[in-house]
Amino acid sequence: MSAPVLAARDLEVHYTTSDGLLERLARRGDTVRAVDGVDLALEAGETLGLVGESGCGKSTLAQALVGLEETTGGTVTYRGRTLESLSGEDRQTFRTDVQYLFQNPGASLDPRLPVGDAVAEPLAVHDVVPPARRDERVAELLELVGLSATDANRYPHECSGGQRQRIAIARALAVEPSVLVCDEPVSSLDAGEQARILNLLADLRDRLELTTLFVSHDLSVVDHVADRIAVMYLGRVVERGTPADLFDDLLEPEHGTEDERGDQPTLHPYTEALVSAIPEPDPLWEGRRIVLEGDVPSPIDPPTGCRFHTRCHRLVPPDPFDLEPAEFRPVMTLRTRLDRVESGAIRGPTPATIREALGVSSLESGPELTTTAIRDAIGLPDSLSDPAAERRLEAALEAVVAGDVSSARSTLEDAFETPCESCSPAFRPVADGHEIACRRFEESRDE
Ligand SMILES: Nc1ncnc2c1ncn2[C@@H]1O[C@H](COP(=O)(O)OP(=O)(O)OP(=O)(O)O)[C@@H](O)[C@H]1O
Repeated sequence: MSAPVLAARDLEVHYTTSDGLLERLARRGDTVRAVDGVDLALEAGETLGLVGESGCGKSTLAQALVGLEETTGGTVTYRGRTLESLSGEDRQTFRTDVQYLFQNPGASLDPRLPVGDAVAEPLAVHDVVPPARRDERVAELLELVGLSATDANRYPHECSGGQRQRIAIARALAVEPSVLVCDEPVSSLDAGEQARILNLLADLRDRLELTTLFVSHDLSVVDHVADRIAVMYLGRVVERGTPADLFDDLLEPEHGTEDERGDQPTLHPYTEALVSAIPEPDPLWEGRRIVLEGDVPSPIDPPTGCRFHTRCHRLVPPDPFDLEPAEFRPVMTLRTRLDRVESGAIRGPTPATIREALGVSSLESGPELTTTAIRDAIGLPDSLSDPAAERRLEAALEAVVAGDVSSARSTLEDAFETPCESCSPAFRPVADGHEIACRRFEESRDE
């Protein structure tokens, strides 16, 4: 089997945020773990979709794969060779063979250059066709992307967003690449333009037999174009599979609701939440939308173990207790919110900051903070089903009411440590070509 066209192995891209030169020299500042240990392969001829929420590291990963972003760990290979080892002619081949289509097409176009000159530029830089044939080739390229030869005389500001993206595509194709990396190519366009550009890209991919990495925050867009999908969360890939692997379990009506199936879908819980959020055209669909707890944590201080554990609705409960995931989730939510009180994300602890962090409104619960008010705000049951767990929880809640957040945190931390926070899940195949990095599907490896 031939090597993947592009591959990342244990890839890291960490940024150091520092305001001034002195800080930079002293290497002070926070480390943003934008990409933090990613393995991914783009095989010849395929379209690989890379999805995840804004800020999860998709663009950084895509740019590192094409050599536009400096890596801080791991390797990137192009047809089996690391990018650093490419030099001379090989480096030149890589630079033309792999083209990058940016999110904002306007930004990559010089406003002073007419469209024809913009498309001719890469032809001249890489000496792709002799000067005498350049105008003819520019006209061909413009027609290839659905523009006309006469558009060569227009300026970028005279073109619509969709037309500018077509010009950017023509520029990328000018050097006859075999790999196209499309980074959110339609996110800045209106719905009609989005569909037209997506169709154009799919058509060009088929006609020119392009290998494509398609980056998008929109799972339904990726579903339409990709042969395989990689789902990214907070700097890591958590699931890889085909669109059918990701969508059929949850969206196909014949599979029934989760209750009817009596089991859980074979998906990473994060993917499950993303899929459940896709507007469903079938009015008979009875699946439930999963609303995740809180926001995406900061890549400066990502959660330990599985990065998704602070928001996961399928957390593995701690061993000593006999708890259902659904009743354990709010216990973890309480822990996460108390952590925020102490970590300074919300300044505190004062009675007001404790209330704010826990979401306890004094209008609804009265001026006195009570354990019942906290249970209501967090969604904790009146009593956990395991009496031993309930005793520990109640002790922590009483400490919060007494204003002793620190003691409440350590009680909760001691009693309710989930394996999801202590172990980083490795990928485990759940079907042919379908892999998930989640504690529920694997033997964990310790961090
Ligand atoms: N040059 C930089 N310096 C510091 N942090 C950065 C830099 N570039 C990106 N980041 C941070 O790295 C993280 C990942 O950013 P990235 O743009 O790769 O995410 P994304 O998934 O592509 O999001 P979006 O779709 O919004 O572009 C974010 O937290 C972002 O703020």
